[in-house]
Amino acid sequence: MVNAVIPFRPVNPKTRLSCILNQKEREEFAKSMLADVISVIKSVGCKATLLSTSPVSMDGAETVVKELGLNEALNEYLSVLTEPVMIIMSDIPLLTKESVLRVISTEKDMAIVPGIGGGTNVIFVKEPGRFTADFYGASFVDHMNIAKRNGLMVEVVDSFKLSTDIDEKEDLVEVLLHSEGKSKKYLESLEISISVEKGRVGVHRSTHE
Ligand SMILES: Nc1nc2c(ncn2[C@@H]2O[C@H](COP(=O)(O)OP(=O)(O)OP(=O)(O)O)[C@@H](O)[C@H]2O)c(=O)[nH]1
Ligand SMILES: C[C@H](OP(=O)(O)O)C(=O)O
Repeated sequence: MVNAVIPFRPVNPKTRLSCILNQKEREEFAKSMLADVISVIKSVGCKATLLSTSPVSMDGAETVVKELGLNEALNEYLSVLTEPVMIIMSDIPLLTKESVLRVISTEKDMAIVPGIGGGTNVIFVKEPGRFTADFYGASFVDHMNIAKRNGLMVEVVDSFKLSTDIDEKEDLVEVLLHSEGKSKKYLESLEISISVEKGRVGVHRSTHE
């Protein structure tokens, strides 16, 4: 069984969404996206492990608490693993069963899904001891270089659903248009909806303090 590790920072997350959500709402929204991710991970038969900066309880997942930054927490966690692992971000609520199955069925040593804008959204590695995480900045390039240096053959998975991470206000459009999960329902409960201005699709909130 593939262990899916989901790094998570539950307190004051998604600060780039502060222009449209207050802290409590960002915390709720981050948990809604996480719930959507866990639900798909479970549906493909993976084990879900939250690697969280503080205690958090989510249905269907075990929590490991490490008060460390993203890379520090992941690399400490990976260093003792011997079974295949999938690192998957908590902010990709468009994910589908089919897209995750494509990642974990790679015939290469590992699979990487880039995030829009230079980051990395999913990494699957059959031998975790041969890989280290280096998130932030242009992490897609960094992860490809780490794989090359360690002699690992990589499949780069081309998936709109997995490459769409929700970081900024404009990204909420994708949740409203392409998701049917809890994160979409949460945005709708805040009266956030699609708006079209001068031909561009954006989001509009009718109630914001
Ligand atoms: N374990 C751990 N996970 C983190 C940490 N910071 C972010 N994450 C998780 O890493 C993934 C990518 O995070 P980002 O897109 O940078 O999200 P964020 O830090 O909540 O967002 P911003 O505040 O807008 O930068 C998400 O799954 C986060 O929950 C951290 O310090 N430790
Ligand atoms: C963690 C970071 O996420 P972003 O800030 O690009 O969403 C990355 O993918 O390297």
